[in-house]
Amino acid sequence: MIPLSAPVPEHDQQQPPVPPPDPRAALSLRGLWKRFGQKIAVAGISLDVAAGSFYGLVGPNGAGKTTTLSMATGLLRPDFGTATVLGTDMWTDTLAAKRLLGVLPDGVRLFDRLTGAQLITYAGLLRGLDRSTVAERTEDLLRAMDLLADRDTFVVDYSAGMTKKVALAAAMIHAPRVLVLDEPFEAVDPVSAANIRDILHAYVDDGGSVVVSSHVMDLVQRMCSHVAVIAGGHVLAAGTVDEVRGEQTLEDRFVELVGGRKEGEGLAWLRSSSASS
Ligand SMILES: Nc1ncnc2c1ncn2[C@@H]1O[C@H](COP(=O)(O)OP(=O)(O)OP(=O)(O)O)[C@@H](O)[C@H]1O
Repeated sequence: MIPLSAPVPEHDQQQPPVPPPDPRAALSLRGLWKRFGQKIAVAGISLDVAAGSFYGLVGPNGAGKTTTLSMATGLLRPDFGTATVLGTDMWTDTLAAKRLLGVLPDGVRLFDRLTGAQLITYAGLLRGLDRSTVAERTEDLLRAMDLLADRDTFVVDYSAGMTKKVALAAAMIHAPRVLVLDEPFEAVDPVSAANIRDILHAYVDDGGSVVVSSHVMDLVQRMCSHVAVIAGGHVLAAGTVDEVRGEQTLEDRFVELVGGRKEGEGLAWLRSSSASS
């Protein structure tokens, strides 16, 4: 159980106090912490995702993106801190908060002995929709994700990109107010990715809010209204995409903020391998 006024962890006592969550924000994170053994994966992350925004979360491998999104969506209990969805606390009013959310988690474990159509149908029924609505929306989603031809194929036999798309469809069937998508375009072909982007833009235009994590800076720059750069479990920069990138591309700004480019010789033995074998 997370205390309502989350205590400040010892490591964070020099930090200024965090303001209360924003009840109007699609997602309001305050002082989220998570430690796995000796590893501090998330070190006091606070972020507001304004309702109606298309928000990108970027950061290097191991930055803490998935851990943050898991705590924000009720999949992983924080050590400290709070997460609210449109003013509803994820960890004290979990069911109500989850009703507002559609989630595509990283490394999804799906019921893959169901067909694509069955999996989406199952998600809709689980969300309490009636059968005719579920049937109608399942058809719409299969068509939108270009999965109609494979509707009766078992998900276990889907490719990585098809699996991502069917999981995305399952996350959207109850028309949630907020979509949180961990790497939604990973392994998805360019045509399907463009279709999914259109769907997400239309969803935002109609008042929905989207949070996506991605490693593809160009995509985030073109697609998102806002972005947060995370590294080492901290937020390095957050704001509109234009505020964060300034005069640079988002990719250049990202590299500048995060560092880690390796200069010099690199793997010299690899370049000389043809000579020694
Ligand atoms: N269940 C776990 N047990 C131990 N360590 C974990 C666990 N989950 C995450 N970590 C560690 O926490 C840190 C943050 O991981 P996380 O998956 O949140 O990063 P990420 O930003 O999503 O990375 P990527 O871009 O590579 O997916 C990493 O150092 C990772 O090894």
